[in-house]
Formats: sequence, structure tokens, C-alpha cells
Amino acid sequence: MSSAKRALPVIDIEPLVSGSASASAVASAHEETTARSLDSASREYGFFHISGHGIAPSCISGAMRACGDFFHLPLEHKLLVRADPDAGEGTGWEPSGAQKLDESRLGEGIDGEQTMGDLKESYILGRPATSQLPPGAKPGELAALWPTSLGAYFRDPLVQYHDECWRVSVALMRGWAIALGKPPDFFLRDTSDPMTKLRLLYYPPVEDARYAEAIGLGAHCDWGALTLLTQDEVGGLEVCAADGAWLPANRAGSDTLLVNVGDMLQRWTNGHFRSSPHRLLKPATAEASRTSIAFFFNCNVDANIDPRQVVPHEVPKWEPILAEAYIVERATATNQQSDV
Ligand SMILES: O=C(O)CCC(=O)C(=O)O
Ligand SMILES: [Fe+2]
Repeated sequence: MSSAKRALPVIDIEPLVSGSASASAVASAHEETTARSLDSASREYGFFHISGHGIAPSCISGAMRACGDFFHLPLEHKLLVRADPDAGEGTGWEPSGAQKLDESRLGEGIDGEQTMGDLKESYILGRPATSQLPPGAKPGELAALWPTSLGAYFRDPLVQYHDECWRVSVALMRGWAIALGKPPDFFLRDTSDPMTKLRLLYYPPVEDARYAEAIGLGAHCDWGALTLLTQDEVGGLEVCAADGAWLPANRAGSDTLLVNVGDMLQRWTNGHFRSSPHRLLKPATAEASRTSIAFFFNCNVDANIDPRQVVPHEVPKWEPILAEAYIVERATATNQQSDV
């Protein structure tokens, strides 16, 4: 089938959200059906849209509004919350060019070599790994360099959106447990106090000639268990399916979010679920900027990412590793390869 005819599925996850809220020990018939949809999308694409997540439209639009407000701040305000370039992926603002995500040349289909850093600007906050806590921060607290000029009008919608994404991630982990034939609460112990990251993203318009050669976001796979993405209507994100075709992953509707399996879940499931490369060469409309928010869910620091727990009868393709060690390993590797 040609890539033009294939679209990422939209899955209504309401049964899993309800099952997760009631902590039911047995999966309902609706949950079983939803889990089967999750299963096939996670094997074939590693990406799917979700509806029925229960995040209020006002919560999503509030977070996107905060995102726009931040990136329109004058440069001197952003510099006050500049992420420490020596701290790997720390909290705060990263300017355009600070990161080159196509670390392993995943986007080989792109003409020429990606010599510049990614065009995107980012602002990052989240619940870091214990070993990466900023001075004075306690484990389990949100770490952020809040821009004082925006105050609670910026902070409150992002904290609310972060917590909602956490709730939805736990419901998705329940769905994946059911899909794998495990008890619904199989992943619950490992997701009660998770490492998370919220990355606000801004892609400048590319009509500017200085950016002609630049790539918005180099092809990469995400490191954690799962990522939830909300994006504006501009579009341009693409996903590499198992057969190598790049499929569009634009917003499927104003109330849907995009989900993708990250490397940690791929490893945990011994490769049953696919962590797919994705990229954004340019925003789809040349004169438009693009904003999006990625929420990375990286499980508890001591979650044991061991394929033998999930598929005990298979030869494991990966060694067990604790979630914190894994995230730190990936962050360190990216940092070392980034020369910008
Ligand atoms: O901006 C986007 O739509 C995707 C962002 C992304 O893939 C990432 O930050 O890992
Ligand atoms: Fe990503």
C-alpha cells in the first residue's frame, strides 16, 4: 500500500481511562477490545492518535497558549531561563541549534548531511531522575526554571497539563499490560512516581533563507516508555513505518493527542512494540511557525526494564536495566554526540 493511503489509527481509549480510574483488577470487555487496537498499532507503527483521554480541551489549549506566550518572549527573557548546556537535557530554554537529534543518521533519506543543529527551540521541565536533580530539588517534584515575567499564567496550565498527561500515560500502560496478556495493573508499581519531561517546542517559519538547509527536528526515536504529543494544525511531523515509508503524523482532530512507543517500552517488550523514528523536516506551511508539546513518560527510577518479565518464554534481546540508568545513559550519549 502506498504511504499516501495509510494513516495512523485513531483509538478511543475511554475504556482504559475508566478502568484505570477505578483500578479494576479485571479488564472489562471494552478494555480488551481497546487493548487489541493498541496492540496492533504499537506493533505496526509504534504511533497512534487517541481520543477519549479525558483531558479537557481548555487544559490542552491552556498549555498550548502558554507555549506560544513563552516563545514570543524577548530574547533577554529567554536567556534568563537558559538550560545549562553542560547538564545534558536539563530544564529551561534551549535555543535553536542546541541539539541535533539525528544522532544515528536515522533520516538517511534526507539529501545531504545534517550539519546544523535542529531548528527547533525548546523549553523543558519535568520530574527528573534522582541523579539529575537540580540543587535543592526533592525527588518527585517538578523541576523547572519558571520565567518570572509570565508568572502563574504560564506555570499553572503547564503543571495541570503535565499531571493530566501522567494520568493518561498510566491508563495507556494499563492497556499495554492487557494487550500483552498480563494483569491490568502489571506496570502500575513502576509508574507510580515516574520520571517525566515536558518539552515545549517552537519551529520558526522556514521561508527565511538562513534556514533553507536546516531541519526542524532530526529523525530520532524517543528514549522513554511513551510520549504524548499535542500539536497545532500546521503539521509536518512524519513517522517511519516498519516498511521504511514516512507517514504524516499531523493532528487528527482538535481533541486528539498523538501517542508513540519509546525505546524503553520497545526494550521491555522484547521488541513486540515498535519505537519508530520520526522527524520534522520543515513545518508544512513555509510561512507559518509551528508549536507542539511533547510529554515523555519514563517510569519510576527503579523500574526494572527486563524483557524476561514481559515475555518469559522468549530469548531476551536486551539485558535488564533500571529505568534511571537507561535514561541517564541515553541523555549522556546524545550530549556527547552533539557538538553544537
Ligand atoms: O514537535 C513534534 O511534533 C515532535 C517532537 C519530538 O518528537 C520530540 O521532542 O521528541
Ligand atoms: Fe520525538
